[in-house]
Amino acid sequence: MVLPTPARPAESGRSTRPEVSDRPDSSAGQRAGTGGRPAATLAEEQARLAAVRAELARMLATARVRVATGETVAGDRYTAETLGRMLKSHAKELAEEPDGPVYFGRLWFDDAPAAGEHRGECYYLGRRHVPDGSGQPLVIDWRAPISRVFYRASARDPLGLRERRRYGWTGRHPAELTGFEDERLGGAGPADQLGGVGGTDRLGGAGSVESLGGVGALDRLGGTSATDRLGGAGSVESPGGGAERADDIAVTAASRLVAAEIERPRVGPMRDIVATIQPEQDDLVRADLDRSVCVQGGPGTGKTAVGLHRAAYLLYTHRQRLRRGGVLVVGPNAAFLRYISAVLPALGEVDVAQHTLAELLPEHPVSAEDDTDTATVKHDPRMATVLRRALHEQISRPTEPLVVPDGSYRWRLPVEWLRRAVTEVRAEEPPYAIGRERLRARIVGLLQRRAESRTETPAGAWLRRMARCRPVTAFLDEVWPATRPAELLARLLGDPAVLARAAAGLLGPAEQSALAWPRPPRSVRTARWSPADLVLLDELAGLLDHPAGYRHVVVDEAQDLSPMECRVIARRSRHGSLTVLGDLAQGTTPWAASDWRDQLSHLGRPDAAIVPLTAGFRVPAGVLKLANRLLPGLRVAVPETRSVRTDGTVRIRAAADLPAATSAAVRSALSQPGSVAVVAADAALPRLAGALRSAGIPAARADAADLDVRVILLPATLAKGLEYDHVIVVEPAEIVEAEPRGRHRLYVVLTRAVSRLDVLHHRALPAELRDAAELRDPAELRDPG
Ligand SMILES: Nc1ncnc2c1ncn2[C@@H]1O[C@H](COP(=O)(O)OP(=O)(O)OP(=O)(O)O)[C@@H](O)[C@H]1O
Repeated sequence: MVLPTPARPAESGRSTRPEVSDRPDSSAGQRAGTGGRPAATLAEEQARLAAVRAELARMLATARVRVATGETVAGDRYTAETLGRMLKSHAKELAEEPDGPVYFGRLWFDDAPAAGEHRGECYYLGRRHVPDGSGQPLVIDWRAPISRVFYRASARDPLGLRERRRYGWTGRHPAELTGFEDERLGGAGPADQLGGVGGTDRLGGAGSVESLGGVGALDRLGGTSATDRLGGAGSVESPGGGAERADDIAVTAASRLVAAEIERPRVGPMRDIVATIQPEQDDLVRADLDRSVCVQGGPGTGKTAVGLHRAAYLLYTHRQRLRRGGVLVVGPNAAFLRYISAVLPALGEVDVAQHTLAELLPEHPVSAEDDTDTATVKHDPRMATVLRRALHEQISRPTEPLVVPDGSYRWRLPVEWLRRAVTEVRAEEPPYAIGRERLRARIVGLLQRRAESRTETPAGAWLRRMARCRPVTAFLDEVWPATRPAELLARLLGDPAVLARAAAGLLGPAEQSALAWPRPPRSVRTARWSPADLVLLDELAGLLDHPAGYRHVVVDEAQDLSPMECRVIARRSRHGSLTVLGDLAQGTTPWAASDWRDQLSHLGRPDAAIVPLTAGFRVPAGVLKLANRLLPGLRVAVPETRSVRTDGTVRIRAAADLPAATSAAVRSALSQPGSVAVVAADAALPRLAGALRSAGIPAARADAADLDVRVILLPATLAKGLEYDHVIVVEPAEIVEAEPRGRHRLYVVLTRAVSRLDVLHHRALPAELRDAAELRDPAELRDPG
């Protein structure tokens, strides 16, 4: 096939033009099909796909040659390694590419002035830019400015678009293009936009669309149109441009492919959502690099997805500015990080640091545990002042002159000069370790003044000698002693008098005694540190010197961070911006936030915009309805999540023998596609694991699991952020009782289900769920809304 002639390089989106010149932007275009007509039929599309794949294969061959030569031609070892790594990862990306769904959508602009410089143009959008042999783009990166139109255009505001096309692919390898779906946005009148010549007919005609993600997903839509299914409550934006309700969930419900993608079964790690990003999500993803935002979103509203896509977007758009500093993603635990770890590489971004907060802290073995009272004091923001005072108590007022022998001279600095030097350095408020060096420099400056009055101007070697001479160092050790975080914290926790001075007027006697070590260690080397101590050590390290920071930090489950943990993040984003993701209703730590403004202050971004997301993409309406019963008792002011899905089932079942009932429920769950999780209070899990083992059902723990195992045994405390097609919650009362914020935990646990939720109980259900009698087995309800 002859590829359509690329269009003249049009230009737009100048204000957001990517900094990297070899990246595509809106200038990357393609004339609307051969002879000015874009591919219309499936056969034409498939022929074009074959040509794009051939181009990809050619790029891969070139990249392979470069990998072979690049490592040997580079000048020094560092350059060779960097270049080699880059080329290898590029070659690897490309190697995966020809087989994959190389694009997900197409923009066809109107041949009218409203389309501006894109008049009549046609662009294919994918995960990565694909140029042809002459450098003209065949596929444009989803992050390029022009791609925004794909996510934003609507019948009410077509943004110059004539038609938006979405492609359906099989989930197999190689992915086959099975069909497409069109939405007429401009040009034609509203009557054309639904059905008619629009996508519905073509889909029907071709009869070949499966889904964006997996085979058969569209089957679930049956004869009902996607609009009906997603917009059951009449609240979904209609492609015909019908009047919207004020509180519309702006889901692009016109698309069966979008619906299928949202409702597809979940197996394996989290996937990207580039084909189906919703407008309100897109706003967040493309927010300016310098803008910090806080996203308050209920379960499954796409907060994590938005955060990861924002990281990928920022890296693409500001690659130069992010070269130093980079992007950090902070998640709640290792299982969560493993779950999300594939998303950014799939988007071509391999250089994003992904860590738990604990991984950012100083490396000390954790060998002690605090009781809740002690941990609560240690996580309190007043500790920042206590630690600062304890540190600054080290600095003392000079009491005698400093005398420095220098050959036949003895330089004498009067005590007033020394005091002034200390006062001036303190007034500059530098980090402690830097302050010590600044004081040293001032002392040397004073010595130089003395020397210059008697001899000629001293040389550099003399200045260096003075800076390191014994009397100057002894003076510093006396007045501004060098210290280490562990030494200082050990002194604070081990000596009630030191603690009393640092905590005076801040912590009461009970709080001080909660902090103090009952049996102080003999030396700092034998001190046993708790997880909260490491947060304090990080605070002290940050008072001594600024840690290396990131240009942008994405913090997930941020509602769970203590004020002192927020400061860990604040220190690492001092010169950057934040994407703060969380849900106050899912706060389960003793210090969980109840107000975003306070949390943002601790994070160092008090003025960040707080943006709600309320459309739920994970949890079916029936499951959310059950979980939302818990919301009023959680005592946080957050909007209810409203599901964009109406599939799914909820069953509540009483059982005398819970382990046996669990095995039976798992067996039945395995008859359906997708992942299965058994979630219970942590202490109850071993018994359930034993039951599954006896029943011969293979299952793995979430924290040890390889993500391909179908049945996961999930302690309730590890459920956060994860999702499974079928969730079996065992004994909710026990989950509630297991911890002070057990109701919040239950809310988290119930909202992990993508399609089906079983609640098994022997004891009475928590009051809020008790009258959910309509859901009780055998009345298994579909769409219990
Ligand atoms: N626009 C979208 N299109 C398709 N799927 C989406 C979209 N937005 C989110 N999802 C999917 O919905 C699920 C939930 O998303 P995500 O985990 O990001 O939500 P969350 O708000 O972080 O949830 P939680 O607070 O429960 O952890 C994921 O499988 C995600 O891929």
